[in-house]
Amino acid sequence: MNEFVTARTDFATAAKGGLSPAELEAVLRQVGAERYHNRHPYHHRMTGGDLTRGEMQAWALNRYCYQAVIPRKDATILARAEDPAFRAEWRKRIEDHDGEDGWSGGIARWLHLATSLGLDAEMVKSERQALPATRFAVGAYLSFCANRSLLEAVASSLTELFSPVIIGERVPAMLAKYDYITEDTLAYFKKRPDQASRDSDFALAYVTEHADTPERQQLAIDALLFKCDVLWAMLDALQHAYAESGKNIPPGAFRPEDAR
Ligand SMILES: O=C(O)c1cc(C(=O)O)c2c(n1)C(=O)C(=O)c1cc(C(=O)O)[nH]c1-2
Repeated sequence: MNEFVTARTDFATAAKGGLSPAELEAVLRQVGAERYHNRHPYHHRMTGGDLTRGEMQAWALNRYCYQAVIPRKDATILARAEDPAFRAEWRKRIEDHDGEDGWSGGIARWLHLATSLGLDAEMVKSERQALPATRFAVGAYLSFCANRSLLEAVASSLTELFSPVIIGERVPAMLAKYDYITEDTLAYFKKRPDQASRDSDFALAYVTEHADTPERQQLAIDALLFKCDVLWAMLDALQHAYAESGKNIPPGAFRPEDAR
């Protein structure tokens, strides 16, 4: 199974007649095992205690762009879904991020994480100092969910199957290895594993039910590969710009104190 997924060959069509739901789930989980951003060197440097404070700030600032686009992409998905029961379930995601008034949900908690690291809230919210590649990656995710089929858009959210794993690696390491990080800084992550499990259970059931031909199964697998690339590209961009004392920081992007 390994080489099929890694090589991006047509896995589902190669299995003549397609995959059973359990086999499709196994391939999707394998994509995560091979491609999720917990395998990225920037994540390993974070959990190893090796990021400078400036690199930690750059991560929070750039990840804000991702957090901010999530409810917009979920609203795009909502607008395209014809089934009221689907919409009733999917809209919970928007509520999670926006809260009741826009600033009492996940986006506000991410902003708190960023400001706890010493960043200015307005600067973070403006997204002006994010890396070019962050903006492109986040924009690609939004366009993907607007332009591809509903099945592909739902399948692209399935990285959430793996987010409890990375959160479980990240949070204890951040608390242990960086003296300026506290439980309060990381409050964002308290609610996420439960929310992500609820969301990914629903999305996985949808995908295994609706990916009912080999071609549709392959589209679902490719959507998840695409999304792993989005997350990977965001960490690649951070690594390129901020490792080695910020040698490759693009013009106009955030310049930490320790990389001046
Ligand atoms: O901490 C992480 O590494 C991580 C990863 C992901 C993901 O895998 O896409 C999400 C989140 N966090 C997250 O907090 C979140 O709200 C979220 C929504 C989605 C999505 O695609 O709809 N992914 C993620």
